[in-house]
Amino acid sequence: MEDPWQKPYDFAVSVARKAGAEIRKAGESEIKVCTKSSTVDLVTKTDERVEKIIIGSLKEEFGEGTHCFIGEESVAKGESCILTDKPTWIIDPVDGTTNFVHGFPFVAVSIAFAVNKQLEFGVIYSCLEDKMYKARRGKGAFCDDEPIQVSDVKDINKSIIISEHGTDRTPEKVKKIFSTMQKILCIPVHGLRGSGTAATNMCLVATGAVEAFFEIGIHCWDIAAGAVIVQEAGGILLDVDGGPFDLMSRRMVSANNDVIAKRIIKEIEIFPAERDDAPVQKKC
Ligand SMILES: Nc1ncnc2c1ncn2[C@@H]1O[C@H](CO)[C@@H](O)[C@H]1OP(=O)(O)O
Ligand SMILES: [Mg+2]
Repeated sequence: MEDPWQKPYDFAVSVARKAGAEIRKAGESEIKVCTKSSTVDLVTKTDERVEKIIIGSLKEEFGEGTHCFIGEESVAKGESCILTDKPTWIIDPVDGTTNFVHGFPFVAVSIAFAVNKQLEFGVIYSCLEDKMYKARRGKGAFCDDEPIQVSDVKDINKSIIISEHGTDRTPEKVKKIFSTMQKILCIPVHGLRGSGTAATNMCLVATGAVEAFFEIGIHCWDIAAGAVIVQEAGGILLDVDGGPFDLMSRRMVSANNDVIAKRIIKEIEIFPAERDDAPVQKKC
């Protein structure tokens, strides 16, 4: 039977590369910064322009009627963030906007594709490093066409764990985030890290550079492509309470195996985050 998703997959890789080149070029000139939900939730004209380029290219190739689009900047402007059974592209044009603004060298384009609410493939282009990560469901994960595999470490004392601080600086939330990090650090683990982009963090899990990445507050566009890449590299995804991973829940633990994941979960202090598909938004 003909493989219906090979063409969209290949196209996503070329669009991600094109978008990454735009981001690199934009980083050479002065970057005008605006804010979204808080004074530390940054957005630039590049985020908006690159999302338009990506969605425009995909619509031109695959038609507007049959495919749906969930993009970070489109949702910020009031578009739907409901995942339906239709073929749906989930896009973060610039993951790591704060890094981009500051010239911190980890910025990624993240493009995922879901059908019947199941993720079929994910493409992450770490554009400043020029590394292309990609995975299709059931077909393995790759970085620059080389197969990648999660680490085989099962001893938490021999692990590196990634998390981020997010953009919500409510003192109670920050306290919980730091308390969790303190507890994990003191297990002890070899180290705590954070690249500033969820997409890149998940690629680091997938290549075995770190054992796990967890966060509360991330959005579906930050992790959708990474979810396929981590799983296809042999890793697992769970909710921060140990239950099944839910793409729209804004909570996730991605890890090399369930021993590491469950050990981290024991230490996570959970705080509420409104779901991406909370009912205020309209349907696709
Ligand atoms: N409110 C939030 N809390 C936590 N992480 C968030 C967040 N909003 C965005 N992120 C994403 O999480 C990572 C850093 O915490 C980045 O990938 C960032 O994506 P962004 O750069 O596309 O905004
Ligand atoms: Mg993002």
